[in-house]
Amino acid sequence: MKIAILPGDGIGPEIVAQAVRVLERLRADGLPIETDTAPLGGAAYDQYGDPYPEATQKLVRAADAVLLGAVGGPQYDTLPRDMRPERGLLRIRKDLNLFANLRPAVLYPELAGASTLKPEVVAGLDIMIVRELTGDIYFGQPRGVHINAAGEREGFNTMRYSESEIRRIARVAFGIAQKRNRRLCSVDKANVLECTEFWKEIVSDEARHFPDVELSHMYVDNAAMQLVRNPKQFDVIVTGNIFGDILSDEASMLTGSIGMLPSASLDERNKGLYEPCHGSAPDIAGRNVANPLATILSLAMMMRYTFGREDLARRIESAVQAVLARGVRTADIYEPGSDKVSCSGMGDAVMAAL
Ligand SMILES: NC(=O)C1=CN([C@@H]2O[C@H](COP(=O)(O)OP(=O)(O)OC[C@H]3O[C@@H](n4cnc5c(N)ncnc54)[C@H](O)[C@@H]3O)[C@@H](O)[C@H]2O)C=CC1
Ligand SMILES: CC(C)CC(=O)C(=O)O
Ligand SMILES: [Mg+2]
Repeated sequence: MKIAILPGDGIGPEIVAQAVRVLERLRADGLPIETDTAPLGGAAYDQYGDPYPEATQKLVRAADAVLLGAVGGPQYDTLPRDMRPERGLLRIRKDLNLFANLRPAVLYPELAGASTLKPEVVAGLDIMIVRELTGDIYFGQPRGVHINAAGEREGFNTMRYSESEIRRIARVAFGIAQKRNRRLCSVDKANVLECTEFWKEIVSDEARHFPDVELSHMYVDNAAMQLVRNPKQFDVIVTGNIFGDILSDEASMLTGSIGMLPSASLDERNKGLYEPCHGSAPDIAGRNVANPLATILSLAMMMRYTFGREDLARRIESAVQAVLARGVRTADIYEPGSDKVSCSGMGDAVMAAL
């Protein structure tokens, strides 16, 4: 199990350090884990003048799986775009062909009180958001800022999906729906955007190969509303890169905190990059207060999807559940009466539960 560790920026190194403790525990139990660390994002720019330098490229291409913290920070926001930390993340996703981003929004019952919705609305919540990750407006050309015909500056990006890109993410989503409750909702903006009307057409066509899955369609604005009105109507959601980015941050709050949402970004053969859905949280970086559970749960997803070790995934998830059941909480999920701990304190609790 060759695992590349990319701590990244902001809270990245703090949360990844707690997940690495879990990995070390698994190695001590006899798992053949080899790890190596490299910079990505701002840390890589600082060291190499490139947010995705060659040393990191070499390491992640040779690895079976990658564990990432997060990238970015305000100190990098004035750099040329190609030098920015976020561009490093987009490049690694493209380089490794990580087109399928799985973002499970699962409510641990112990956190029902931390959800922004009423406990009865979220009890038992378990949604899988399947976000396409290497296309859409994040990658479409042309892009930039230019002087338009009227002599005014104008910014533009291009929403673009090829048929094969839509088909492959649709197949992943239908496959996941088959293993769950056989319901798939495709989210688009087909009433306005040609690109997403095409998306809808192709997803509908792929449905022919999955007759046991009930496919529905919803406009993204309605989906955003339905997620906070009645989220349990959804089982698996499939959508493009930008809608998936936004809807998954929204869904995270149903589970108590963005600090609870893990993710897997997979290629065709389940080589994967695993990272929490949140960013580098510069507002709390360096204070040892971030919630490391999304990163630890991302490690569970790595065991499940890349290494096929459902047993180890469940072991990690059970440890997290046990810690929550004991009332241990970082600041973001704190409720009066619970036991408030730091980022490393949460790591201690998970290690004890493991
Ligand atoms: N995958 C990645 O590496 C991502 C990177 N970013 C980058 O991160 C930087 C900050 O972006 P923001 O928009 O502020 O989003 P963010 O997700 O970093 O933070 C949003 C809010 O959630 C809180 N938060 C995030 N993770 C948390 C955790 N584990 N525990 C407790 N609280 C947590 C933060 O303190 C902040 O108040 C930017 O440079 C952005 O581009 C943003 C999203 C994803
Ligand atoms: C390139 C990123 C910062 C995108 C993002 O917000 C995410 O993947 O969640
Ligand atoms: Mg995001």
